[in-house]
Amino acid sequence: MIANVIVDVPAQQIDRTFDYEIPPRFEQVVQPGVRVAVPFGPRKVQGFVVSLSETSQFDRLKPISDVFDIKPVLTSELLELGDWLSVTTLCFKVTALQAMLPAALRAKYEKTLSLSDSIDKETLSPEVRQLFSRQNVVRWDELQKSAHEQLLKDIQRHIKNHQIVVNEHVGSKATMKKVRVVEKAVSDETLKETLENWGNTAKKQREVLEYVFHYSEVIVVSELVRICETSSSVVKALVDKGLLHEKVVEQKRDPFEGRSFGQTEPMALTSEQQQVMTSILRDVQKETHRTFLLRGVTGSGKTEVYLQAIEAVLQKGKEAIVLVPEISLTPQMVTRFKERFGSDVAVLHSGLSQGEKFDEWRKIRDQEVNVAVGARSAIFAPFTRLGMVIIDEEHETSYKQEEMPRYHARDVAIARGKYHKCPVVLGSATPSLESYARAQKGVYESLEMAERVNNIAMPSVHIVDMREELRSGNRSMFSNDLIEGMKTRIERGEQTVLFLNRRGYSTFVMCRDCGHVVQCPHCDISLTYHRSTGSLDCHYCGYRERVPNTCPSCESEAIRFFGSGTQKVEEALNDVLPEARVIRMDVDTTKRKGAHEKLLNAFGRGDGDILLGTQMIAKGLDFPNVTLVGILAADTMLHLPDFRATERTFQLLTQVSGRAGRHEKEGEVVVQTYDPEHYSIQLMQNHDFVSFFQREMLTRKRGQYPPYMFLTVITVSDTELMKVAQTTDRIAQFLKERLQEPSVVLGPVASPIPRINDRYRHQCVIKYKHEPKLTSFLQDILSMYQTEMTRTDLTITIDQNPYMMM
Ligand SMILES: Nc1ncnc2c1ncn2[C@@H]1O[C@H](COP(=O)(O)OP(=O)(O)OP(=O)(O)O)[C@@H](O)[C@H]1O
Ligand SMILES: [Zn+2]
Ligand SMILES: [Zn+2]
Repeated sequence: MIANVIVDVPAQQIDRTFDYEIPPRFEQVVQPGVRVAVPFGPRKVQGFVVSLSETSQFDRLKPISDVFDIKPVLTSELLELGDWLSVTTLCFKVTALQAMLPAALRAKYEKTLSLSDSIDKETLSPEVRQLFSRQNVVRWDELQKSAHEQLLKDIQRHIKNHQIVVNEHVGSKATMKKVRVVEKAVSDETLKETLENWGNTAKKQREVLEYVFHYSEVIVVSELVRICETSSSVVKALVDKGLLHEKVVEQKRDPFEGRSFGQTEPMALTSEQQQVMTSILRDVQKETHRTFLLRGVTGSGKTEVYLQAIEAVLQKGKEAIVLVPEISLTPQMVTRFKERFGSDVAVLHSGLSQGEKFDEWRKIRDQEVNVAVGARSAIFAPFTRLGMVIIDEEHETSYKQEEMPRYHARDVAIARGKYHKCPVVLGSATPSLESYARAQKGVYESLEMAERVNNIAMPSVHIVDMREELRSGNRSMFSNDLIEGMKTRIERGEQTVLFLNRRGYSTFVMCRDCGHVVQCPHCDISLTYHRSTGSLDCHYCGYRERVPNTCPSCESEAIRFFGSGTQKVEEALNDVLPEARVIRMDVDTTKRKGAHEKLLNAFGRGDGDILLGTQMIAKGLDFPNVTLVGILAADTMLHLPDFRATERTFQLLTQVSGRAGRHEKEGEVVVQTYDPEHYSIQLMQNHDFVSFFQREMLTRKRGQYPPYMFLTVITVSDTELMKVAQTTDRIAQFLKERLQEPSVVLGPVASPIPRINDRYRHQCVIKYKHEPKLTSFLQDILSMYQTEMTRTDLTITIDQNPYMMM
């Protein structure tokens, strides 16, 4: 048999399978979906076996050098999906396959140096000789870190002269956690007898043995030591006596170890929930694929619908994937799933270590769980009997991956739903315009829940014009309404969520005399002020400098921080409401593992009056005692150079307001803005999604933006401005000659951020309705510049359906 392998060399000429011989010792294990090491040119690389064949058109095949997996890491469905991904997102096949795996399974390459066999050591430079006198094999990465230049030069010379050999290893980063356990080594009778005849010596040993005898079959040594308050030498003594048997077993890490989850029962559904459920379950029973768009106002009980729909899927012996945005993958959310499905759930999110993620992923692959809850990449969960995919907050832009492969999880979900003949449910209080338009056209099935559960009212929303506040003499960042509202809540023992919209509102440093804004010397973007480090940082390239005392341009001392961070808000709160207990949640306070959860738990217990935070607290939170939501700077996002800015503002404001008054107590929202007439703010006041949709669709039609037209952005970057301009020009020309009316090519122009990390950036934008050959034109462009891209600094990125217009 011959293995057809996709190798880990992302380059266009290599973007196909290569044939390898399967040596007899690997015949049993090599199958589609396993990772292997193969010789490729002078190197050894990792590869994926995608298929097997009887024959090859080439006759002298190299053999596979190593096999990393006993069980395949990719199912046949995922291998197929990889092909589809590479075509639809214009990425290399290997990039697509790798994107579906946990990071721990990506290849690890290692180089080592050793002396060649035939070498006369006297010919080596003294230092090199000394290096190899201590060890036979030297690791290249370590050497590079520690060795000085002359030594490195000497080594390179020896390599050239074949005196030192370079060995390349390829492996996998995956690490399984191993633990030592002990079990009884003799029969119960013998053990009983031994214990009865135990003299007065070695009392600790007796105690340990007794514990094992009475309570456990197999126990982790460290556990045993802890429980019996002893040391591992005592356990070892029992092993030496032949009473206990010790072995090492592999253990899957459990990120929720030591946490217990209660068990919740399905709730009696409201009639709206019931209707939605009936539609979805019909498809589950019939085993057909359709995509549902569930629009349910905040607090309408979408999550309960998800839970019960999954229950039905599990009863059919099938599996379910639930995607939630990374940011709302809060402990509260996870708990709701854990409480319903217990250990049948794997959770995949960025808060886990690489090893933990790997183990959660293996629970899915090894069919130990039937439900996967996770952020974007959980859409690739290697289930084989998939019965449903749910995407919560489907409008969230984080479902689009902003690096290769540039896929949207929604598209992948639908592709998998078709393959498995199962429903895909997209849920949101504020669906994306794209999805809602599709539902209107009947491409998706519309489902609706217009009421909150238990007849709870939607919160009342007050809009405060901050310009008026200023005119009436209030210079603080809180309006009088908001301060009064917070005071009342504290008196009544209720809670407030205070949301600071940070997007488009970063803290920058500006000179009040000359207006100079401190910018990154490598990127055309202003630096962000960080109080904790007292520095100015570039968010694109990592450049950092100290905050200047005087203006670098006019030397004035009137240099000030603009914008407002959560810390500043906290200080201001302390001034106006010194009695308030504030819990601040932002990147600084949630850096440590588990901090996020601790803060939320504290707030849930009532240890804080005000929860202050950014995007992090916008979603998914369900606290009964929150009756006021304050939104600071509601409109900052409206002015971003992005055609979705208005849509995002509406979505975010609706989400945040939805945190108020979700249970018995009535909710109120105060929205502070400098742009109170804007329709996104006016319409969110009445919770009027449909009017917003109609209004925004007009804007999109006028500008010929999605969902009326599709967009593709091509970005060219290089260190040489001339080359960037010329290349973008040629690409635009190439496309203009080939595309048909009514497609248009806009540009070339400089990108909204014209320079990042000393690389200039130009772009052109294609707007089209129907352009069946576009993908092949784009592939042509990549081929034309292939050589130049490998040899020089030039990069061309193509983003189909972009979400970041930067
Ligand atoms: N059928 C029901 N009977 C009683 N309570 C319910 C029912 N369904 C949901 N709830 C409760 O109502 C509250 C809101 O429900 P849930 O969080 O599921 O809404 P949601 O639509 O997902 O909210 P959001 O989109 O705002 O996060 C929760 O506390 C939930 O436990
Ligand atoms: Zn100045
Ligand atoms: Zn920079």
